[in-house]
Amino acid sequence: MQSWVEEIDRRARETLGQGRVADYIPALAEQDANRFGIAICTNDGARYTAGDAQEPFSIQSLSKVFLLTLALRAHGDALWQRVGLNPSGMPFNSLTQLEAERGKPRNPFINAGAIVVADHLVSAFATPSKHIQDIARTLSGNASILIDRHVLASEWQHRSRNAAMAYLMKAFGNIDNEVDAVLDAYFSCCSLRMSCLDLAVAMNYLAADGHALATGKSFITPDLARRINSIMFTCGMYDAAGDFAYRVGLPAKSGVGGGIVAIVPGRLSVCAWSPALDAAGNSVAAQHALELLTDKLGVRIANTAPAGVEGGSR
Ligand SMILES: NC(=O)CC[C@H](N)C(=O)O
Repeated sequence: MQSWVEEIDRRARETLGQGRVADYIPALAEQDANRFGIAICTNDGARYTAGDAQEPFSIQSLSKVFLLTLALRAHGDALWQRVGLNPSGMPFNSLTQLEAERGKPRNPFINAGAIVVADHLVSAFATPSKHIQDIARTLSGNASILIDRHVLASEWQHRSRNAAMAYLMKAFGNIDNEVDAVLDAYFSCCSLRMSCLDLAVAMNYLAADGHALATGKSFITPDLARRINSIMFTCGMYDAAGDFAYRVGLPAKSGVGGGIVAIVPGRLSVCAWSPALDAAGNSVAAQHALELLTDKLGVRIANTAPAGVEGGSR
């Protein structure tokens, strides 16, 4: 596996130069487009890294996985009265469906959906952003994970579109708390800085039936892990979820910081990162790396091997 990640690192770097670093949040435009890292964490705790795998980056929408996990853990299926479960077919920050659909976002992995989830957490926790930071630290086993105040300030300053969504949803009665408090929680989560290795370890619970590697305890039920993987599969890559399912075929979530986390249920979690994005907002090199990885592993979600079986059946 270590030689695989090193080869993937080499081959994924051949795509550097394609795509563009996100600049609609100015602090993200400062990222170096030539970075690439990959980290794999298997369910038995083995870790394999290559390239800039230990370099913290802005997790952005990858935080939507933590947000959703916490909200479902706290409130269960009641969440689905306020957020849908289907792909939007629209860019992650689109407003067009929200008015027609009376303030109910299509799914929890587009911005509007994650803002509703953040509203749940503002109701549930006195300091929601600290809570998410603590969860990220606990699940990754890295106590030095921080919210990047520079990125947070930049997101806040350029919040018009997210604020418009939040106010529209509030007008429809789908946001309970003050919009500013909800946006602060949402942006704080997006502004967490974590490395590929942190993320692969932290999200391994989705590969391991809800069992958290770093704590040795169950974090969520196997059933909930399965459901979150399903939502990642259909909605995790924004309006390019179908393209990604075709190319890679794994549950995954991407962020505009250039990170993508993917899950091989029963087997491993992986995070690849490179800041330059394609038109849908997904990292070019990270997608390529995951495509190379599933080719190597011989798994697509449709034929995932049982845990412990190398290779899988083709
Ligand atoms: N897709 C993303 O990663 C978007 C997150 C970003 N913080 C935003 O609100 O637009």
